[in-house]
Amino acid sequence: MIKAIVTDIEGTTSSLSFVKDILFPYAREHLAEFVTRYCTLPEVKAALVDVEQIVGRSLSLEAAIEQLIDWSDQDQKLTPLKTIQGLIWYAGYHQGHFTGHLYSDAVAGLKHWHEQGLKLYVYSSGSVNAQKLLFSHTEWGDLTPLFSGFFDTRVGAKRETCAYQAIAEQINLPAADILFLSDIKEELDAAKSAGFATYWLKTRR
Ligand SMILES: CSCCC(=O)C(=O)COP(=O)(O)O
Ligand SMILES: [Mg+2]
Repeated sequence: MIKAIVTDIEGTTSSLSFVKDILFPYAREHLAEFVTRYCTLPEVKAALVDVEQIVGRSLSLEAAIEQLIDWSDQDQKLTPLKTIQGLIWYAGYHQGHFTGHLYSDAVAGLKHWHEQGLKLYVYSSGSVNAQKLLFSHTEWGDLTPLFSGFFDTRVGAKRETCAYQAIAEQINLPAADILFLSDIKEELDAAKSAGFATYWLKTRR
C-alpha cells in the first residue's frame, strides 16, 4: 500500500515555462554579479570548489562563472549550478519578482493526500533551498508544511536508480510503498528499477 508520495517539480507540480522562462533566465542574468560579490560566502565558495572538481582543474573566478553560465545554457542538472541558482532566486522571491508556480490541481492533490495521512516529499534537481523557496512563495501561501522532506541532486541524479534507493532508505519505507511522480520517463524508469510505484504526468507548459 502506498504510504508516501515523492514528487518532481518542473513539469509535474509546476510548469516547464515557469522554470525555463522565468527562474533560469533570472539566475543567468544575475549569476556573474552574484558569484563575484559573494564568492567568499561559504556556500558559494564550496560550490566553486565543486565546479573545479567536475571540470578536473583549477579555474579563475571568471572561468568558473563562464562554466556555470555554460551549464545553465545547457540546462545541466549539476549540484554547484543548482546551489547557486537557488541562492540567486532567494532575492527574486523575497523582492517579489516572481512567486512559485504550481498547478491548482497539483495543490489540491497535495493537500488531499496530506489530509489522508500520506507522507509527501519533493525530489527535484533544483536545490533543497530552491524547492523550499518555491513552495513557500505561492499564491496559496506557504505550502512547505505539507512536506515531510526534500531531496535534491546531493542524493544522486534523477535518472539513476541508486538515488531512489537512497531516498527510500532516508524515508525509511520499503520502495514498494512509495509512489514517484514525474514528467520524465527516464526518471520514472530509474525509480521503478529501485522498486517504487510510478506515475507519469503529461507535460503541460
Ligand atoms: C526548485 S525549482 C527549480 C527546478 C530546477 O532547477 C530544475 O532543474 C528542474 O528540475 P526538476 O527535477 O524539478 O525537473
Ligand atoms: Mg520534471
